[in-house]
Amino acid sequence: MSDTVLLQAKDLEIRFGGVVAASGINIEIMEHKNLAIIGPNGAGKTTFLNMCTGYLKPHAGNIFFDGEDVTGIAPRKLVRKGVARAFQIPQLFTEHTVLENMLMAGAAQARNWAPLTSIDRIAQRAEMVHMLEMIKCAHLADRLVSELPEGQRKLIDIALALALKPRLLFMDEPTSGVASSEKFEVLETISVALHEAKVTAVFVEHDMGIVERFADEVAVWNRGQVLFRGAPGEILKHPDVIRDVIGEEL
Ligand SMILES: Nc1ncnc2c1ncn2[C@@H]1O[C@H](COP(=O)(O)OP(=O)(O)OP(=O)(O)O)[C@@H](O)[C@H]1O
Repeated sequence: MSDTVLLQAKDLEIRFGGVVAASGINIEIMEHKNLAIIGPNGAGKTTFLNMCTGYLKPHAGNIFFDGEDVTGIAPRKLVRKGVARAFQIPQLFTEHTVLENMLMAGAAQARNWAPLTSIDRIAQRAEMVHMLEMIKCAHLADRLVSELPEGQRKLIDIALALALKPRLLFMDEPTSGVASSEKFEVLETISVALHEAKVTAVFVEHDMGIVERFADEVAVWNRGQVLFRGAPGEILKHPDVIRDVIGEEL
């Protein structure tokens, strides 16, 4: 485990009309410590992800990635710096095959849209197949995305993010839409792949069983603020968290 601060949010503020979605957000994300963000609906969790990944610009405050001020930088530029994002609904080209999706992500990362030489094409294909192997989906390479169930789409979305070679990956509800019987297996696969690729994860999650199993740390959001942060064993037993977020003891 390193003690490197990978991302630091400082005094973040954002409002939508009268709604305060971030009010004085201060948090540090440590490299190689997976952070779960929990909180009631409307607490501002997705808004925080949107600000950290360039989809929203805070009205005040700053975001530093690896010591550099990246506040308001466009998503595609942040990706090149090492910050990637997976969405609640996977952003895939459904009428293309899994491998075609991967090759497009690889080309975007390399910013190379020129026709590849056959040697480069073979090398790139091998690299993308390796990414698919990491999330146990190599056998799906030639399948159309539209044919795949939600759990497999989630995994492909993560492989796509890995193709961008991030250091930090934000995931918004990685198990939403996945059958409850498959949730743990999907997140176990994602977790092993991210560990192998040395990617730090920040994920928003409503399933406390998943949080307890996969997070190194938990941050609790409410009304646009970070209320608590700590180890899952401590945070998930906190009476205020049980009352306001979880609803009942695990
Ligand atoms: N683009 C927007 N325009 C107007 N209001 C918005 C916008 N985005 C978010 N909000 C509001 O900001 C508040 C925080 O929303 P956000 O989606 O960040 O919450 P959340 O914690 O992710 O909720 P959930 O768990 O339901 O996804 C909510 O009141 C929401 O309605």
